[in-house]
Amino acid sequence: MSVDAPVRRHAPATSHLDQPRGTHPIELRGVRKAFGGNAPILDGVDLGFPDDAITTVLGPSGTGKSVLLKHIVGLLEPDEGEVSVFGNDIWRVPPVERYELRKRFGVLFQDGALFGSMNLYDNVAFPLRKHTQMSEREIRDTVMTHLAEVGLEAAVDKAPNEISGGMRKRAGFARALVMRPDVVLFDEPDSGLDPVRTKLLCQLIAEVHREHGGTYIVITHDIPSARTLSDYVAVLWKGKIQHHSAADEAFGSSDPFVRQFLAGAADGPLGMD
Ligand SMILES: Nc1ncnc2c1ncn2[C@@H]1O[C@H](COP(=O)(O)OP(=O)(O)OP(=O)(O)O)[C@@H](O)[C@H]1O
Repeated sequence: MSVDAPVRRHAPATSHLDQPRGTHPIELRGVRKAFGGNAPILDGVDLGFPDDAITTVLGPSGTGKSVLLKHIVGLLEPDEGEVSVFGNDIWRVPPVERYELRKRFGVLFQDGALFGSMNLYDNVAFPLRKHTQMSEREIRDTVMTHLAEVGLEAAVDKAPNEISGGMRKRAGFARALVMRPDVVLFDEPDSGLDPVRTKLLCQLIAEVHREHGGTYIVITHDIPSARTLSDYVAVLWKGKIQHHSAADEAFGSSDPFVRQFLAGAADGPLGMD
């Protein structure tokens, strides 16, 4: 498949919020967030992330994609609105329940967020040792399965600083998967990678999703990555979701902003600021 080939596969019927509450594993309703008296970064975000689909949240630099991701994982509390995780408003449940809900998430951070003092094996084993009662033998089977899944079974003894950026991301992906999460979030999986490595990582993400299913949420401004991965595309700009649809509809959109952004064109409503 070429980098700009059409989007990859079926999309479930809808991801919109005009359905009963709790339809989607993750739902943001009217989420508003401002910092220090400044204009809101999120200004009434409504967005549902369906099960068994990959949703890409796209938007120009500095629009608040990372702020949105931090709301989804419960690292930031909205000023207004609700972040619903499996039907629970995560800021209205007791902290112990919020902690349990967070265990259903896997997150791949930009640099893999590996512990520099541990080899890849111990990095991937870390969540299992911290959160489960598994024996070391069970941990070994699980860790090796996931390292093999991302093509790193021969690098288990390497430290993060002995491997490439792409390998670090794959190791971070293995660690994100090891607790069998229902939701996996990717913060700019393309960052720091050349186009070929980005493409290979996106194909790996799509393959693993096909294998395991679940709700995958990808935050990026890389259009080729979005084309490779997305079942759904949401475009964030000026604090709101400007467009949200199945990916093929987004890439065929006649909306001037969506067209300009997805084509990476200089002409259109999107300027330098
Ligand atoms: N904790 C915070 N306190 C104050 N301002 C913040 C905080 N977190 C984010 N911001 C501001 O919110 C805005 C959006 O930042 P964010 O990192 O979410 O953008 P982004 O869309 O992810 O950008 P990029 O694509 O360049 O990574 C920025 O102006 C940033 O300075």
